[in-house]
Amino acid sequence: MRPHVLASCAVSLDGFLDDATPQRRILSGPADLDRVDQERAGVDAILVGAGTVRADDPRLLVRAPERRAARVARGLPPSPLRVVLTTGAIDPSARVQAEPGAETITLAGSPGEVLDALGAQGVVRLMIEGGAAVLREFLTAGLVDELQLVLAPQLVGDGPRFTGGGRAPHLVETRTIGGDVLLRHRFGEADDRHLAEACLLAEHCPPSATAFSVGCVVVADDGTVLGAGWSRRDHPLDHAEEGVLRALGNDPRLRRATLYSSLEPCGERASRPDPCAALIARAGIPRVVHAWSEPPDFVTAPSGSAQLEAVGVEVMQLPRWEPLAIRCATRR
Ligand SMILES: NC(=O)C1=CN([C@@H]2O[C@H](COP(=O)(O)OP(=O)(O)OC[C@H]3O[C@@H](n4cnc5c(N)ncnc54)[C@H](OP(=O)(O)O)[C@@H]3O)[C@@H](O)[C@H]2O)C=CC1
Ligand SMILES: Nc1c(N[C@@H]2O[C@H](COP(=O)(O)O)[C@@H](O)[C@H]2O)[nH]c(=O)[nH]c1=O
Repeated sequence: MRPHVLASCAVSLDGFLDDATPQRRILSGPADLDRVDQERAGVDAILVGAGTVRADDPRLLVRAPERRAARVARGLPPSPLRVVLTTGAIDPSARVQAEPGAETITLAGSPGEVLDALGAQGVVRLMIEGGAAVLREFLTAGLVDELQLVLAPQLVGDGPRFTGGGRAPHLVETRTIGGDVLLRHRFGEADDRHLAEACLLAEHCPPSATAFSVGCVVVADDGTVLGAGWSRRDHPLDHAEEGVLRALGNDPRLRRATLYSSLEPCGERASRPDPCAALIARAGIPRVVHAWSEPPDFVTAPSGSAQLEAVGVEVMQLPRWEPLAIRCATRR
């Protein structure tokens, strides 16, 4: 299965990824660089083109010791796999090769072949950090799921430009980070965009030994996101769907909405009277899309989908997102 692809870059107000000098130009402020570090800590591999290695000589490691320790506690290496695209070889003295802290591999091939190769190695979440040619290549091939583009308050005048192509971007979020502005966009069909977002929300769940970590997004028929959340956000026993539906109350738009959940809604609860399938049916939601069928870990015969279908709710599983749902559910 191909990984979920996050492309990340910072651009100046005039659209440049760097200036025209040989020195590396840092565009993001310290708060945004810390956010990028957090994103790095959440992925399995970081990919750049050899041009970025030659120009910037990056290390591509997770910087914060507490983030490295958290990865090790989850059974992961302290920093993600470093992947350099090149048709040749990288200089052995380049920091991405010479500095310890993560394994480094080189790859060549079309974007699809590169993603297939990484998927076969168990990479579920990939972060592409540039540069200009590689971002353009993956965007144009329609193989980027999420783009995090940071606008930095600098005017550079000349240098490599951020350019794209291919599928239409859909705005998910804008966030001010220090003096920078993060624009988060997703690509692809609405079901894929919202379900991938729900899967990633599961990473926010407080850990639990007796319940799954799940993310949920509820979307109106006009595309408006009505609510989003994750397990145990508001209460230690809350399922993701339960918290989101409680916050939405009797919103009439629910009767034409789709509920996206990283995990099949439950059909049985030990700790609460109503399973999520009953809550969804009672809210009048006509459509559910999920990534991962509930395994029989906590109940003997998961039946949420069957219960929903029995009352006329359309239930659809998108298997493409199952590895992402599982990967994000097991983050501690
Ligand atoms: N502001 C930001 O967030 C960022 C800015 N940058 C900037 O971007 C610039 C670098 O961009 P650019 O020069 O376009 O270089 P890239 O980093 O995009 O690398 C391009 C090189 O990658 C290799 N390559 C690309 N695609 C493939 C493929 N499919 N298979 C095999 N090899 C491949 C080739 O290397 P080879 O020639 O060895 O075969 C190619 O020359 C720098 O100025 C850097 O500072 C970079 C990252 C982030
Ligand atoms: N200049 C720039 C970025 N550049 C990216 O960060 C890499 C440097 O990483 P490292 O040396 O390992 O910490 C660099 O090679 C490129 O991929 N990123 C950003 O978020 N904002 C910026 O302004």
